[in-house]
Amino acid sequence: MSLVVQKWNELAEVKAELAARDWFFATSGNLSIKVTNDPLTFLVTASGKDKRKQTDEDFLLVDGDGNPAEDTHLKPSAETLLHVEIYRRTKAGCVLHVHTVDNNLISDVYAQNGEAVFSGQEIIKAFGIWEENAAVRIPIIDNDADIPTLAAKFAKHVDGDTGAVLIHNHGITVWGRDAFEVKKHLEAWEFLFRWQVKRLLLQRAGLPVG
Ligand SMILES: CSCCC(=O)C(=O)COP(=O)(O)O
Ligand SMILES: [Zn+2]
Repeated sequence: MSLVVQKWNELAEVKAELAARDWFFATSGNLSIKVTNDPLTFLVTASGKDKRKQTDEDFLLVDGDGNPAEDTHLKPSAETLLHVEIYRRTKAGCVLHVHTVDNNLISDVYAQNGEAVFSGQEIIKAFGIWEENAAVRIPIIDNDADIPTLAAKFAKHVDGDTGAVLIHNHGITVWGRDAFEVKKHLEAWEFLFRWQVKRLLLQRAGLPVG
């Protein structure tokens, strides 16, 4: 099996799992997986598709600038430049971007702080952090309609092989060394978002949550 086919299957499996979670509302979301380092190439979802569907046109191979590396009628994701920033700056192997109601709510509630911070949750161990009372923080950036501008703002927060950024009232972009790691981190972030949204509502209702 060629490397591209191998990577295609890996990304298709992650895509199917995120679809089963119903994290691809209204064609939103984009995913990518690195294929080669030198030159940089990666498979990225084709723009505007229903990512819940599995087809032979789900992904296309792009180069280090995010342009198609082969002849195709498919258009790379409109947000491919964000994936480019990650692969150029880190050793990440996979990038996932989803829009969920909870990630949008958290991005809005904490937009003024420029970040959301979570602590006191066992699931934080999914990030490889095992200390007692550890805290994790995720930056929140403005959602700029101009993708090169958005990508430049986003790039300021790309400083490790794993990481995540919330885009205000838009969604989360998470990256990791491989598909397993990034999916685990995405699920952990979404757990924390859902937990916090419910917690805020319970607090509002006067119920005794910590
Ligand atoms: C309908 S969602 C608006 C575009 C977006 O934010 C997204 O994640 C999907 O865009 P793509 O070009 O990757 O399909
Ligand atoms: Zn998006």
